[in-house]
Amino acid sequence: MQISETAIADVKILTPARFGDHRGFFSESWNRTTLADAGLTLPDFVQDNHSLSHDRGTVRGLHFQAPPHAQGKLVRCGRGAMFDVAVDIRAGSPTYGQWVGEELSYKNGRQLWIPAGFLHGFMTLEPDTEIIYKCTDHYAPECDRAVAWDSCGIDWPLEGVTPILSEKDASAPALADFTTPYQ
Ligand SMILES: Cc1cn([C@H]2C[C@H](O)[C@@H](COP(=O)(O)OP(=O)(O)O[C@H]3O[C@H](C)C(=O)[C@H](O)[C@H]3O)O2)c(=O)[nH]c1=O
Repeated sequence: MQISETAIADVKILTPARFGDHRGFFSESWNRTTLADAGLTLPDFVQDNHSLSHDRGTVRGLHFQAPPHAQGKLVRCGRGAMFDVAVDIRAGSPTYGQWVGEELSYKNGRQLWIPAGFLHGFMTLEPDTEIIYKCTDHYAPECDRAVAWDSCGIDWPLEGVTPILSEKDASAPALADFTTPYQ
């Protein structure tokens, strides 16, 4: 298990080992003890999510759950490739409003650990991209929130792509018009 830093101290890149042979590969995509031995102890996970996005340029986000159901997320890509983004919205954080983005793909096997207190979103880089992620709290619709994907200065890899958004995401408020619930 390789753990790498990002520009935001609490957001980490995790790359589990892959054991390849003539059939393909095997990898332990999540092992609490391996991670702790590598120096990173995460909260307990209570829910796994999995979504498929058909088209390249699909943007899901930027989302978070407000307290008391804030979610930390451990994100990976099961098929295809995506540009995964976290934005710090923790009140008083020295990196408030800053973002980090990483390419997560089936090929690179990378995962992104995003603690509670961050916006999360991604843009798909290939058709039929599947995201799989572990959450530290259950889905709570009453706490589900969205911030406009293009309001945080994120350098999305658009390359001539018109983003595909849900209605919720297309009408989300800008970060500048938003008061963080993470006090
Ligand atoms: C998040 C969630 C959704 N749902 C239901 C609610 C809707 O009927 C349907 C689609 O939900 P939504 O449009 O919010 O799905 P995404 O746009 O992929 O939202 C997710 O996208 C970003 C990237 C995230 O990090 C969040 O986990 C989540 O907000 O699934 C559930 O039943 N359970 C859940 O945990």
